[in-house]
Amino acid sequence: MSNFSRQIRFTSSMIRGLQYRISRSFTTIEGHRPTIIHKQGLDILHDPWFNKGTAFSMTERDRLELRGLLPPNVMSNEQQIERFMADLKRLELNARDGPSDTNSLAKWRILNRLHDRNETMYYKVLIAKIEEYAPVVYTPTVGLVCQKYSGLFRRPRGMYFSAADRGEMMSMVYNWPADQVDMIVVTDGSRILGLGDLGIQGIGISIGKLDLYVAAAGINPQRVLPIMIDVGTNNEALLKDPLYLGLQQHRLDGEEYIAVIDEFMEAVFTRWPHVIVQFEDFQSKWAFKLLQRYRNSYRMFNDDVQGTAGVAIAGLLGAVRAQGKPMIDFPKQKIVVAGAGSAGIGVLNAARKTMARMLGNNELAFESAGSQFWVVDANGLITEERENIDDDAKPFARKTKEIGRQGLREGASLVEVVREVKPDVLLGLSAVGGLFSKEVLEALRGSTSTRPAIFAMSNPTTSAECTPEEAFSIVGDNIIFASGSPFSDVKLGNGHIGHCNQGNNMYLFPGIGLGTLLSGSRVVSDGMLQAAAECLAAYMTEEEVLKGIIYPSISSIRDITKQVAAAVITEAIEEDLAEGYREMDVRELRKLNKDELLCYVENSMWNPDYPTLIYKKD
Ligand SMILES: NC(=O)C1=CN([C@@H]2O[C@H](COP(=O)(O)OP(=O)(O)OC[C@H]3O[C@@H](n4cnc5c(N)ncnc54)[C@H](O)[C@@H]3O)[C@@H](O)[C@H]2O)C=CC1
Ligand SMILES: CC(=O)C(=O)O
Ligand SMILES: [Mg+2]
Repeated sequence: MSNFSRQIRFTSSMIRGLQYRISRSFTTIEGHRPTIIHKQGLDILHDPWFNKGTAFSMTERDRLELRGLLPPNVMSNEQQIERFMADLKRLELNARDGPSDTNSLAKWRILNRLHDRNETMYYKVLIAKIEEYAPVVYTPTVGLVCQKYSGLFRRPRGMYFSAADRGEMMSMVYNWPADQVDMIVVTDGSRILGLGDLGIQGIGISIGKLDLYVAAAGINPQRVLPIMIDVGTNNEALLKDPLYLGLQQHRLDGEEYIAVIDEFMEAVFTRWPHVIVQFEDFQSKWAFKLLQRYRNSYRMFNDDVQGTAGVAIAGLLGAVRAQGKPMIDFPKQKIVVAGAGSAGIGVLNAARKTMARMLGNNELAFESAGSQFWVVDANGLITEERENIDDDAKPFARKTKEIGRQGLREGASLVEVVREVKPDVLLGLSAVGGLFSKEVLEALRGSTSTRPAIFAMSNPTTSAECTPEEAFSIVGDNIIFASGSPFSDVKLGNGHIGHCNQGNNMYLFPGIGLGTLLSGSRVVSDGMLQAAAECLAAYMTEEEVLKGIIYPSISSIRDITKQVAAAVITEAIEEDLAEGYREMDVRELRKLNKDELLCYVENSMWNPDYPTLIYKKD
């Protein structure tokens, strides 16, 4: 060893010793000495020097304007490390036992890190490769992400309002850094996809839906806001998990629950009067009540009730055309629906109204349309004999005499109903994976339709009522098939393909939101929703539907969203609801012809291009 290197070694070991002595003598003092920072809010959370993540105490959160920017459960340092290690170990386990899950979660992590680093590039990738990555940022992977959210949580995205924030929301809402917010997707985590109550972890679904708002509708990513309202959870496993990030209490109910949601609505509309709020994955019990409560006074809609209904109507009309019949034959279709929750009832109401309109739009037409539906829930066929029947399901309860003649009864099983009714359409929104069993699909072979349609709409993939392979192989090559989550097409032999459509509200909600925004309508009316559904139905050509293709490919989602938005704006103008947006006031909007309107919508969509940045001192 040379003198020089010996000298270096000596010097560095001396420095280390000195550092050690200094740090020892200052440990206690430094540990208590506050650090002065010149940042607040999200800037702190994005700074690795100062960020403590979930360990920020409640007083610090108030002092540093962090309230609402983190999940409400304050974690100790030990718990943070435990959560991190549990996630790390889970990854090792997954790598051994669940290769497909590991891949999708690993892809989600990589994309999420890109989102944290460079938002423009993230959306560039998502838009360019939407077919490949929609199943990662949206269903099915988003379901897995929500289930594992406590482990995956690194950097918060969006806002959290909890039952413990009552009285504070009006000020908390100002902790969000953006002065303009166009779109909020809010959930209370009570029914995430078909996965049940996931509590605070449900924020993943708000994030995933807003990713589609940016990618499909071109909403500026700086103006979207995912929100979780944590009113507790009834998921016992989460309540027992000390590392769960949400409030560890049972869900609020009744007036207490409504008071929290009311306060939240007032707060966000006070700060951003022009925002649109999409309610997502609220359990049925509240989905309908909140929709009725707010829809006439706020710019809001419920995606599961209203978006799903429109997508189902478009698909049902496509299925009629695929039989070589005109759409006007829709009121003759016999439809069995499995699932009478927010999605199922939403579809039933919209389908009945659509049939009634085709039959003359009077009371008699409405009554007659009602007899085209048979609804089966967890307790079997719903009839007027059902005890404690939900108000929302009551209009679809079958008359005892009538079903007696059909050889059915209250509570008849799905297979019995399919066997006796011989429906044209079997539609599942039950959240029960495999519900369309071999027996049910065999019974559907007796359908009186030349081309029976199967909609296995529950999400994620594990909740789908059946797979396309099962449907084509059991019912026959000629069927129409759609599923909520993506599946591959099926090879039928002889070079024929069984087309697997994705029947998902993603084809409508981005256009409904964008159309509402650009029209400046103060509410989202039934007419605007109907226009969106009709636009989607008309998007498919005769040639496509005859091939069994009833929904567009996701690769054209930006185009279909543009068309839907234009249809929504046109209807808002027609109903005199439009007030215009920014420099395009309603008078200017009215002057646009169809092509000009499409052009206006397209030009209003954000594109992931890097802007030129210029530094300017404050
Ligand atoms: N494809 C799409 O665009 C959409 C799909 N969905 C999916 O729909 C599913 C249901 O959502 P919600 O209606 O909000 O849920 P929900 O929990 O309110 O309703 C589920 C319904 O299914 C019924 N059900 C349970 N077991 C059954 C069985 N064995 N047979 C028949 N019915 C049964 C229940 O009684 C209830 O009526 C979820 O999986 C969700 O992911 C929801 C919205 C959009
Ligand atoms: C797609 C959707 O909104 C759901 O499954 O809940
Ligand atoms: Mg949903």
